[in-house]
Amino acid sequence: MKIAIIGTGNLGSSIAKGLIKNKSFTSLYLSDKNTSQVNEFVDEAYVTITNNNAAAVENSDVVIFALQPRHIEGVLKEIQPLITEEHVVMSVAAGFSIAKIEAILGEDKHIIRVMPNTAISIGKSMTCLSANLVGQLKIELAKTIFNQLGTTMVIPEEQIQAATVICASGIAFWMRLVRATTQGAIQLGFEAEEAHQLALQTCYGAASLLKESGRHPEAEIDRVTTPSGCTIEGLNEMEHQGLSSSLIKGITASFEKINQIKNS
Ligand SMILES: NC(=O)c1ccc[n+]([C@@H]2O[C@H](COP(=O)([O-])OP(=O)(O)OC[C@H]3O[C@@H](n4cnc5c(N)ncnc54)[C@H](OP(=O)(O)O)[C@@H]3O)[C@@H](O)[C@H]2O)c1
Ligand code: PRO
Repeated sequence: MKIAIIGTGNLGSSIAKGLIKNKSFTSLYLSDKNTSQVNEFVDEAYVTITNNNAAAVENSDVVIFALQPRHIEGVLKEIQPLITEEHVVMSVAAGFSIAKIEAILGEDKHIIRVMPNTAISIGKSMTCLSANLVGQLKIELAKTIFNQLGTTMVIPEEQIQAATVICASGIAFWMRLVRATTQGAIQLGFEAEEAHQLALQTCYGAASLLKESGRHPEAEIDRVTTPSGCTIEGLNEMEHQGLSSSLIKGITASFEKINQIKNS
């Protein structure tokens, strides 16, 4: 598989890291105006680091556009003459619809919107995929690539904005919860490093337990909350202070914002 990533910033470099770790390509072009986030891969076999988007497209079958919404339109217009019916065009740009990509490249091109999160760098992304009509012929190929870098779910494009909030932004929401737990642990007397380790492993254990057992979170919570104990005391206080409500409100605010980006 000959893959190019156009835009090697936060997400593009994370995808590159994941792909290189897996060696899941025959060639990998990493193209950006400023390649500082991927220069560490300069000596990797079959990896080319370049400022030349056109060369990256011409030498690849799968082209992943990891550009900010304000840049993607210009770059797509620039490379449009080079995109053939053999290419699979993937875009991670939040709020940039398949219709907008088709308007530039044509409906006859394989187009897939991909929404991963930065855990793709360590093969643990939740990645949602939506394709145009022609792109559906290549959805198995997309699943093959991104299943090596975590877990995938194919969804209708109408849900990709919501998936962006839950999975792509969501990783930041979870990290803030880990940090807040660490702050609590420091207040209870742990050194900062210890506090971080305690919060992190507990969070990892919670996610792993739910994933491996398949049980509902409330069923697992019931196994922790001793009657009249400290857990239910803490949980109820968190709910009085609006924990669940605050998360839901944050998610819906994020969703409103992404819909503004989409319509801008
Ligand atoms: N970050 C995430 O966790 C995440 C998750 C899911 C989806 N996304 C989406 O992924 C996209 C990229 O996000 P990001 O956080 O990775 O942004 P970013 O760090 O700004 O990366 C974008 C990269 O593209 C480069 N670039 C700009 N114009 C270019 C051009 N003409 N040719 C080649 N490269 C060019 C930028 O260079 P300069 O900095 O020099 O302009 C930058 O290095 C966004 O659309 C975002 O919505 C991000
Ligand atoms: N980063 C992009 C943003 O914050 C999209 C999800 C993750 O807008």
